[in-house]
Amino acid sequence: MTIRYIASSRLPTPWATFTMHGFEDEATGKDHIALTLGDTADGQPVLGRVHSECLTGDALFSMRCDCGYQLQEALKRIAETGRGVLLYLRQEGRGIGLLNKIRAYHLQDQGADTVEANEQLGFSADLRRYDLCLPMLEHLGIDALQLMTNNPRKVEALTRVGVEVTERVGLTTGLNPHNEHYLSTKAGKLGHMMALGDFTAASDVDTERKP
Ligand SMILES: Nc1nc2c(ncn2[C@@H]2O[C@H](COP(=O)(O)OP(=O)(O)OP(=O)(O)O)[C@@H](O)[C@H]2O)c(=O)[nH]1
Ligand SMILES: [Zn+2]
Repeated sequence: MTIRYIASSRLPTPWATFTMHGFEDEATGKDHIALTLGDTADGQPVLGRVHSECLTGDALFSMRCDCGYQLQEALKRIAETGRGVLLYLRQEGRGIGLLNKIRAYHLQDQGADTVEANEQLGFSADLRRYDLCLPMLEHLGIDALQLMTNNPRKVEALTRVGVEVTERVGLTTGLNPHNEHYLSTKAGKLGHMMALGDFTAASDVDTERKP
């Protein structure tokens, strides 16, 4: 696997002006992004989020999952801290791709849960890879992460590929009637460390855009 750094630019957002770094995975031709804020190469652990693409949640305001809410909350917390990194990895649908995720959603509309739907389509529950994170972080001079996630398997997978995670920071936000069952399944079947009682409601998420 070869990850090639391509270019960087400013990325103003409602919460802060980040620096956006573009990378290409030469094996798959996929492009991946890192957003950084502040001095992330000073040797101290960096508040970070490793976010997997969810077009429906991140860009289309879907309430079926918690991805969009988590993305927004992570950027907000990095902005409040004044320093941090977000890796945006193009592995849609836990690695099965957008069109298969739509197939999985169709099965969920008929009663399957998120894990059963993947299995009915012939996929395992989670096909994501995290090996590209290490070269991306190395390029940015980041040695260790305080990782915002509820998924202990993500912490294990990152550790396995050589990324040091000094702390796991919970990211429980965006609970709403459409994702309650999905979030319960993630806690029950996928081992996510969260209880619905920990969540802030989607209606509490600040979507106000600041200039
Ligand atoms: N196959 C499939 N993928 C989904 C579904 N809902 C969300 N996703 C994808 O799941 C990925 C996000 O993974 P999650 O399981 O929500 O969370 P996580 O990244 O493991 O853990 P956190 O760090 O706590 O968010 C994104 O790539 C989404 O596109 C679904 O029902 N089926
Ligand atoms: Zn999602």
